[in-house]
Formats: sequence, structure tokens, C-alpha cells
Amino acid sequence: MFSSSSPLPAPLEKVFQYIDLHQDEFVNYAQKSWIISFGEWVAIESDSVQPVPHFRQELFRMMAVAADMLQRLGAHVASVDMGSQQLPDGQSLPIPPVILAELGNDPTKATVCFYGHLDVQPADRADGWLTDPYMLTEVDGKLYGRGATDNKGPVLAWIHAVSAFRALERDLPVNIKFIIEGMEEAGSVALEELMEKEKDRFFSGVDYIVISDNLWISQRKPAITYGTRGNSYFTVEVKCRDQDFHSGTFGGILHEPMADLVALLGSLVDSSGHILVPGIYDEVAPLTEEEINTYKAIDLDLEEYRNSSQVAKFLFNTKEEILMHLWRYPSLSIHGIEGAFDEPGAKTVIPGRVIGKFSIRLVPHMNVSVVEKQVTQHLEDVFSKRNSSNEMVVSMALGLHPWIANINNTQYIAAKRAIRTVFGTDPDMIRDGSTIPIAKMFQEIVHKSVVMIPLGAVDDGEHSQNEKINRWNYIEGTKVFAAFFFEMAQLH
Ligand SMILES: Cn1cncc1C[C@H](NC(=O)CCN)C(=O)O
Ligand SMILES: [Zn+2]
Ligand SMILES: [Zn+2]
Repeated sequence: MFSSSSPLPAPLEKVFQYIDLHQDEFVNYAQKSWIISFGEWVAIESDSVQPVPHFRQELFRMMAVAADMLQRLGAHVASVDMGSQQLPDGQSLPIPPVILAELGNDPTKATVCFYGHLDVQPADRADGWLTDPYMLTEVDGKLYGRGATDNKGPVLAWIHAVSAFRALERDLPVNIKFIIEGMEEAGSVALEELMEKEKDRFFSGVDYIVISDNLWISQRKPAITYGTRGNSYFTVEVKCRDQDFHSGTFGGILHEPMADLVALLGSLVDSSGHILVPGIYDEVAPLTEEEINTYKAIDLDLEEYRNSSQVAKFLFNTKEEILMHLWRYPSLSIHGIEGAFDEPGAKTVIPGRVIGKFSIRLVPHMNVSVVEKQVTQHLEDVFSKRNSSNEMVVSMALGLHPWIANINNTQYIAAKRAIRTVFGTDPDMIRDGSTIPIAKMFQEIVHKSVVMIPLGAVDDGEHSQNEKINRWNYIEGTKVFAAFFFEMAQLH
């Protein structure tokens, strides 16, 4: 137990020194044979979203490079075959292996398991990247590249924290396990089956889970994340026939599918963001005074956030309301319409069949299958009032559960202390409005407690053009992980 005011314990002091002295090696080049640089990882085009052979090959190479690195670090590594993925067009593509690795199995020590993913979102220089997305490029202390913050950087930071102990020939304070996948951006395909299979094997000796796959809510203040929203993703198809019509020859005598669909989509949410599906708010956890206070404490400059997002006005005017509507209330977003005429020009078409897409972000204690029923019922009611002769089919394409943790768990205390040691400040305790599906799987299937320790800053641009991680976040984050090992050992 130590704080920023008391001196670091000698072994940790040495580890921090090592991380500082070797930071260029972590970023740029390899000297020690077991360290591979960040740059080499970013250069692998491990895009899991575009289902084409080139990117799948890159994904397999990515997982092989990572497995090899962990092996050279002294870990026992298994690359688990995940079979293949059936695409809607009938094609099938191989799924990259999941790495299960283990370093140390001293029964007197705590065992900490780290989850990360090495696949990335698509990136194309032509989309507005200022540098080659697959070449890690440092500008003013910012390391630009696809995957820099999501999630290659944080995975490497964890590995580098471990490697610092090994380089100093020091015993690791905890046993370490890794689960690293290559399909997160595609919805963690086949991962749930693996978790079921391994819950009493690989995961049986695990005490704590750490995920570092989201961002701080600030540019400078570190954070710990204790909850994420879930997501229920819907498609609603309205069909007259499989072919389009000419509006000159059919306009005026048809129930038009697009008119039905626009009415259906228009019935979902009002202009103040309130969801109109009956019953949808019934299970939302009631708000307490104590909870409101937790939002007050969070470092968020609303004006700066609004300006940097280039939004004229948000739906809410206070920090607390904004945070609550991102984290603890559901939201409904309309994403698009398949089959619609969406090109420039004035084509006089009546689409014969259209598919609307929308999703509802779920919060505690909403239930995925209850939401599915409520949404389906609501759309059927709205549709039947239209007396349309078209066919409507509603289906839920994805049902991802919300996740929330108990912040009094041991690893939250350890993470807080580690952050205080490195940054000299207490972290913001935050939730995340997006979804990290594996968190709930750890809780429900493996029955282990998860802490999320994000490393990147709010402006890192995950999934966007010019994704980056600051060198400062990456190097100090590596120290946070090293300090976390120490704190975990003390608290266990
Ligand atoms: C694929 N998908 C569909 N519904 C939800 C998701 C996951 C996706 N996850 C992230 O973005 C993680 C960000 N750190 C999201 O929340 O949209
Ligand atoms: Zn990610
Ligand atoms: Zn992502």
C-alpha cells in the first residue's frame, strides 16, 4: 500500500525506471529478443470487419506474431482453433485463433487474466487519414495508426509491463493469464462458446479479469470503468414485392413500403430522445441521490466536449444529465435503410422492399428478450393501424447485455491505488455508453469480476480516421499495469 506522497517501493521504482528508459524500444524498435515494437503490430492489417481473404490472412499473421511474442516472454501459449464464419452470401471464412496464454502458476499468488483484441476497424488512407493508417507515425507525442488505442496499444502495454519484470529478472507479483482474440470488431464471433468450454479449465484458477478496451472521458485525467451499456439491434423489413416500381405507373395505387417504414421508424423515439416503445423504461434501475453525486465528481468540460464534437446543442444542458443519458438510461438510434434510394439525383423509384435498422442501448436492469418482445409488439401495433397490405418482419440481429460491476471489489481498489501512484490523482469512476460484450460473459459464464482500466484519452478517435494514442498515455499506462500487479499482490 503506497500513495504518491510516500516513496515507491524499491522494486516498483526499478520497474518504472526501466519503462521510462526503454520507452523508445517499446514504441519504435526491438533490442531485446522478446520485445516486438508497437510499429510492427500496427503494420499488420488485421481488419476483421471486411470479410475478404487478404484481411483474414493478416489476422492469422497478427495472432501468430502475438503468440510468438508471448512464448518468447516465457508464457505457455495455446492458439485455439475457432472454426469458420458463415457469411450471409453463403461464403465461409476462417476465424483467427484465440490466444490463451499463461505465465506463472504459483498457488500463493493472485491470478490476473487480461482480455484484449488485436483485430481493428477498417482504415483507408483515402477516407481522410493524414498518415498511412498501417504505419505507426509519431507527431507531437501522438502515435497515429489504426489500432493504436483500440486495442493493440493497450495489449502491448500490458505485455511490456510484464516484460519489464522479466528484463529486470524480477519475480512477477501475480500469475498472469491472457485471452486475446481477433474478431472483436466483428462481434466477437464464436467467443461465447469458447468461454463456456473454458470456464472450468483455463478460467478456473483466475481471480480477477482486466480489460483495457475503452477510453477516459477526459484528455488528461485517468479513469476506471465499472459499467457498459448493452445493445439490442433490430431490423424491420417492409415488403410489397422483390422488385422496384416506377412512381409514374404505380404511384397513387400502392401501399408504399417506404411510407410504412418511415412511419414505423418515426414511431420509435420523440424529439427529446424519449423512447416511445411502451414499457421500455420499466426495468431501468431507479436513480438515487448517491448516484447523482458520483456524476458530479466527474471531470467533464461540457462546452469543450460539445465544441470538439462539432455539435451545436445537445439534448441536455448539464454534465450530470449528459452522463446519465450516456450511461444509465437507454437510447434509441436509427442507423439506416437497406434498399432505399440513397444516391444523388432524382430517380422516380418506389422501392419494393426496404429494411430499416435501429438499435436500443440497454442499461441495468433491462432484459434483452423483454426488450425484443416490447419492440416487436410496438411495431406490430403501429403497422396494423396503417391497414397496409405489405408484409412486415421484425427481427433482433444482436442482443448484447449491459454490464455493471461492484466498485468495492478488490481489483478496483488495486487499480485506484495503481493510478494514484503513477498519476498522483484519483481516477474518474466512469461508465461507458458503448458495449464490450465479453465483460458480461466473464460475469455470467465464468463468474469472475471484471475491471476496465482504459489507457487512452477521450480524443483518441477509436473507429475514426487518424486514430492515435498519446505516447504519455501509453508509457504511463504501462506503469499503471506494473503498479497494478504489485497492488493486486498486496491485496490478495
Ligand atoms: C458491434 N456492436 C453492435 N452493437 C454493439 C456493438 C459493439 C460496439 N463496441 C464498441 O464500439 C467498443 C468500444 N470500445 C458498440 O458498442 O457499438
Ligand atoms: Zn476495442
Ligand atoms: Zn473497436
